[in-house]
Amino acid sequence: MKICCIGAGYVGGPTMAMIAKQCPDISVHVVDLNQARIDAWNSDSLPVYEPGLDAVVAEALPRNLTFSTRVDEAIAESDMIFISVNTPTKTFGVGAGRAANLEFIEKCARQIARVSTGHKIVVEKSTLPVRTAEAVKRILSSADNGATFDVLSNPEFLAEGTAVDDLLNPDRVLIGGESKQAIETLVDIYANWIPRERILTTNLWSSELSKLTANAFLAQRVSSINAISALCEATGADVDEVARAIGTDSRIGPKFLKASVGFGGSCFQKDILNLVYLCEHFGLREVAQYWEQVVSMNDYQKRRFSERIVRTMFNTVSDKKIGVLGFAFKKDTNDTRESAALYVCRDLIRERARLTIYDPRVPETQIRHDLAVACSDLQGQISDIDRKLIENNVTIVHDGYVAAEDAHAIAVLTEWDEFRSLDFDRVYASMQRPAFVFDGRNLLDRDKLTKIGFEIHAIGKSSDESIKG
Ligand SMILES: NC(=O)C1=CN([C@@H]2O[C@H](COP(=O)(O)OP(=O)(O)OC[C@H]3O[C@@H](n4cnc5c(N)ncnc54)[C@H](O)[C@@H]3O)[C@@H](O)[C@H]2O)C=CC1
Ligand SMILES: O=C(O)[C@H]1O[C@H](OP(=O)(O)OP(=O)(O)OC[C@H]2O[C@@H](n3ccc(=O)[nH]c3=O)[C@H](O)[C@@H]2O)[C@H](O)[C@@H](O)[C@@H]1O
Repeated sequence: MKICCIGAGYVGGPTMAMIAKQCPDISVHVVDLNQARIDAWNSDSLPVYEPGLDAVVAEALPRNLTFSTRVDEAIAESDMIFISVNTPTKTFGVGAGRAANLEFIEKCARQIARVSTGHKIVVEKSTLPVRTAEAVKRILSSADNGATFDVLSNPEFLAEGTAVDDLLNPDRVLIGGESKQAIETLVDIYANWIPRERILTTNLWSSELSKLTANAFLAQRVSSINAISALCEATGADVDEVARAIGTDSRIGPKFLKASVGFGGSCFQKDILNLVYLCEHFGLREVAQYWEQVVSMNDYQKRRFSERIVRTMFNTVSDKKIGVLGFAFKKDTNDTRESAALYVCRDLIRERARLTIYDPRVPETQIRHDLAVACSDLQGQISDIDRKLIENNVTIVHDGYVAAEDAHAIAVLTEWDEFRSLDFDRVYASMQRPAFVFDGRNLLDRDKLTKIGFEIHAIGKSSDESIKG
């Protein structure tokens, strides 16, 4: 059997590498328009940082896994074609800022229709608005060379940083479709390593909607605990204690209750906004408002954090040095899309702070590019002032100690393990006084740092300043 996947990104690459690893008899061809990305997949330095991924790719490449830009060829040769291209939020036209931009999906469907002969199974791997398969089917049915198609929805639930484990041992695999035979073909692939009872099959629309719903529920939990973190700071309750107290209720459960500077990543916000747009489209105004609040709460949480930094540091951070620890949207990934760090840094830059940023996996070019985008409007325009501030007031360093040196404050924005094991006596000795720490991840040992002499402000933990405030 031959399969191909259009899109060699954070999902297409790892997912296909895992299928190739687990199914040596299936030939897997991953294609992308982005030559640099394909070159990286074929090199020792993969474009996606994921613990354990190197070994998975190395085992399958070149045995039965190929990365190339030969999209037409891969489609023509395959029995099954996964579409795993990006589906970002639209930035223009109708639905701008909410609806999913389905341009890339539609282009793939048209290309598949143009190139295919015989019968193919087309699998939606990208996260899509419910009923997208209808459009995909219509486009495919316009194929004029006799090709026929079945369309399946097989959304991906992996989380970055744990992608290999998630793919190896998923809670479930979801497959939606109309043709029993097509569904069985895909079930058989996953059944090579996943117990059949964990492979759920549904109709197309349930599958498409379940993906958006799962992300909405997950993000809602983060926004819920973050909302409570604000109340904790005002009242003297401790958000970690509250999370533990409620999480031991088996109906609530302990996962996804870690208060933070805000959720990030390429999908939570995009998928909820997409859900909101769909609800509005179907006239469900109250439902739309309900889910939109999850995103508003997240924006509030990010803003609240940078405002707390400014307020605590005597209402000005102008010309003060702030060491920023972490830029990725969570630990164990090099992905910065929608990272809370982007927005906190942007706010601090605009307050004229001098930032020294360290992230173990995100390169300088990426950080500078992201900051420019975070300071730009929807049309991609950045003001001269913002550009100059990024140029002159932001330094990227390669070590947490250098980031903290001579700083008035440090801000932990990603929960990388290595930040926890910094020698904080050394950090303290190198900083200005008072030495502020703003822990956006509740990562550091508060008591230990306080004993050293730091003034620590953590999410959902009151400090004298905030209780009085
Ligand atoms: N990043 C994640 O952890 C997860 C993402 N998803 C969903 O999976 C989809 C893909 O996400 P990512 O892999 O993160 O995106 P990505 O942006 O990392 O990768 C998408 C790739 O598709 C390529 N592409 C776009 N149009 C193409 C075309 N016509 N022909 C060939 N290549 C084309 C792009 O060049 C890019 O390399 C999205 O819908 C996302 O919502 C789902 C679960 C997890
Ligand atoms: O569709 C997607 O893209 C994926 O989105 C999330 O995965 P991911 O965004 O990679 O990472 P998460 O672990 O879900 O974290 C998302 C954000 O929430 C934050 N978070 C998470 C959990 C928590 O308790 N607190 C918290 O602040 C993280 O720091 C991160 O910024 C989902 O967990 C995946 O199931 C889904 O496939």
